[in-house]
Amino acid sequence: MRQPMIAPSILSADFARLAEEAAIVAGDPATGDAGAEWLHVDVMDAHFVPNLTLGLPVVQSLLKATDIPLDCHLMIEDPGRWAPPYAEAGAHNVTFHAEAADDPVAVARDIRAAGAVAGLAVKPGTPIDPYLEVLREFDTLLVMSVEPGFGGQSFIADVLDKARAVRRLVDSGELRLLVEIDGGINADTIEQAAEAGVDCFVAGSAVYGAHDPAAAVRNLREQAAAASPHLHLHP
Ligand SMILES: O=C(CO)[C@@H](O)[C@H](O)COP(=O)(O)O
Ligand SMILES: [Fe+2]
Repeated sequence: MRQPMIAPSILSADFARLAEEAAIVAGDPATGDAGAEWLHVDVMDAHFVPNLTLGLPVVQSLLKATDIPLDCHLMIEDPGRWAPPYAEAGAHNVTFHAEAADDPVAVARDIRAAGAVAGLAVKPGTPIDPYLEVLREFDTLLVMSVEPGFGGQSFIADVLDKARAVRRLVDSGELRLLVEIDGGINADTIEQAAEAGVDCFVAGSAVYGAHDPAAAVRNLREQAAAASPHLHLHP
């Protein structure tokens, strides 16, 4: 039985108040609100993508400021050099782009050896078939449903074929990983992603642009669970 996971992206949060923005989606044990499963951190280097966000020092500070596992999405060149330090710092999940890596397996092994979960991200136009063998070395596949670089873009539904293909391989036992989707996820799009077999839903503007981000997390999770017979709110 799978549970839908929600990973709010702090790209849409207020960068001057990151600790507070993390706390807003962290849940509240007093009310029984479990909060977001992961906090998605978009690292952009202005080379792999035409935007610049934050890097390792901010991630190190966030790790001290929140208990939510950090899901670091590295949109950077040369992940072999820059990804392992995020794992060493204590990030839960370090995801880098297939298009940026000469040897994705070596990078995944370094990330895992440093104690983190290794994720492979693919842009909307990148086919998944050439990476199916490589995915044995990964814990998550991040299917991008917008061109990487900016929040608030429209969902590209065509990428769901990749999620469906990998879901089938996971369900048949040929692969063992979580399927994550990133870009344009909101109340209008999360159900089709859930139906396609996605486990983890990144949502930036739909969470931090909402009047009540914590409620947005709860609502998205409930929508995902209702849309797929394979997703349940409780284990
Ligand atoms: O990696 C990225 C963009 O490159 C994403 O994580 C976005 O930050 C998601 O934002 P929304 O599309 O949900 O607003
Ligand atoms: Fe992202």
